[in-house]
Amino acid sequence: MASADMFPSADMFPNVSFSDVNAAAASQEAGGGGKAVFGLDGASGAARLSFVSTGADQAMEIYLSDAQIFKLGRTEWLCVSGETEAKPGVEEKLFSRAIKVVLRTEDESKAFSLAFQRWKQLGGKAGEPLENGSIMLPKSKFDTKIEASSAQMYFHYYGQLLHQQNMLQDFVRTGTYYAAVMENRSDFEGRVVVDVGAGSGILSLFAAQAGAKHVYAVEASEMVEHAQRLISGNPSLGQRITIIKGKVEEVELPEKADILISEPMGTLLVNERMLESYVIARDRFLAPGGKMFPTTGRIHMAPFSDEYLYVEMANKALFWQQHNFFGVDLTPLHSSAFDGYFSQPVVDAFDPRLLISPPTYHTLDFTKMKEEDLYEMDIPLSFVSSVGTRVHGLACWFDVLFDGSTVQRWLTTAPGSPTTHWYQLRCVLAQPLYVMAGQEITGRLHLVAHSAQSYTIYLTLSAKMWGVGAEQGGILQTSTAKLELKEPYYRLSQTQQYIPQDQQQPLSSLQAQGSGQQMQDGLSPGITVEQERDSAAFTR
Ligand SMILES: C[S@@+](CC[C@H](N)C(=O)[O-])C[C@H]1O[C@@H](n2cnc3c(N)ncnc32)[C@H](O)[C@@H]1O
Repeated sequence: MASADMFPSADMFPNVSFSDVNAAAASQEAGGGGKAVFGLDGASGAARLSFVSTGADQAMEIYLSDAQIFKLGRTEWLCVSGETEAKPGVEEKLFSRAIKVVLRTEDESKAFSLAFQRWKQLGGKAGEPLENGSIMLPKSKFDTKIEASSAQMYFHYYGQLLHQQNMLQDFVRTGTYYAAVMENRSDFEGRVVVDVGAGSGILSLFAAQAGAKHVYAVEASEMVEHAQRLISGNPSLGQRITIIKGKVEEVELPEKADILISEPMGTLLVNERMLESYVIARDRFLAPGGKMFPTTGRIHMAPFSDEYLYVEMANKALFWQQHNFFGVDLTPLHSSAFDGYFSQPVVDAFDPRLLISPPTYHTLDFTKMKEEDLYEMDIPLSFVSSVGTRVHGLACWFDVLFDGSTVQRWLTTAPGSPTTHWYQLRCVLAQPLYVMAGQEITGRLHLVAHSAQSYTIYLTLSAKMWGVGAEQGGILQTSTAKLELKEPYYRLSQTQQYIPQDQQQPLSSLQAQGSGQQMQDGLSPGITVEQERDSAAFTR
């Protein structure tokens, strides 16, 4: 796991006066009072020094790789950088920029000069060659944890309007966000808002509709260009929205926020690992006592019995039981194929009557939790079966709470509730358990984050001793599974027909029917044809 101290956080000098010496020669108005911030450029990783005026109406920056600092007085410095400017049809031209900085005290002045030297050494231009090799750029928290190839695919996906549309068209999702914001106007009116992972900018526009003073919409993908156009096309709202391209782990904002709004939820709540970015944004941008929309999230879990699903999955591997496939015996690969199918969590909308016990849940408090809490979660499980049946695995879904000052609103993805594009998730056991009504089922769900922006799921379910001797608490039977959350089986083309436990056919007769599929064709309620088609490619 990455340590929290592996990369530098930005150095800030909150009370400086600064002026652009070149511009000041032409106009006395250049410059002002504000803050100076040393940090890394989100796109190139190059170290830079940014100046932002108190009213955020002026900003200047210089890159430190080719900058120098000269002492003018006790608390006065001159920062000079050489820069290049490329104009269409004109050769690159070099010019220098000089910014005069005045600190408040001698101590601050010394700290400023030390920070300048430190960041100059840390940064440099991305990939700039040195005599003894290439500069090792300090990575942001995001880049340290996440493989570059995964991040590239991820932001490419979200850079496409069709995928933003898919989310916008999930009426349960978008409608609940809209209601949560509008019902809690007092949390937005006159407030500074940060939209964490703004995508198309829809939540920023909702916040502006609710009267936000200013919204900073931070988005790392190329979607920012579309978002900018959407915001410009809604000028009465857009004039209070600033779009900032970059990762929330890397960008600097000119002021603290009163409230964060975001939609960072993936399959099983945690897929995509964007909740970590949401928590980092809280620590970087939210003023003390500020609000978060959503505020908390819960992962719900219950054991289920679904003979049809089990047989469908087991039958997928039957192909590898052929002894004579064009003269080749495929059976040596059967058990690997079987394990492969059962390592895929199943994403679909199932009937809640397949659950055999009331669910339990695990709460994530976005306002208090540490980012590191999301690296690994070990959730103990304990249920009592309400029927005698075969347990085929663990069903999971999530909800999030918008804890507004006026109204508390939940967005749920529960089975039986109007379907969302997240559907529900089921971890299927290759070896089902047999339980009697009243028998206790225990176990654990262990989620371990990995660098491809997802999780490995380790599931253990055990049937406890039942009837005579139950008080000894022994385990009768245990089944385990290892699943990859990043590679789910999207089982969405059919809505499942519910068949009561006592009418389900025994396994042997299902196997005799080949695929064992007895599903009705049709769409999940609340989901459009488009979403059904797109869902196969959906990575959420
Ligand atoms: C689930 S989408 C939500 C988009 C939009 N807020 C909405 O509700 O329709 C998440 C967005 O966050 C962006 N994102 C994810 N991680 C990010 C990060 N670390 N920094 C900035 N943007 C990020 C993605 O590119 C994507 O557009």
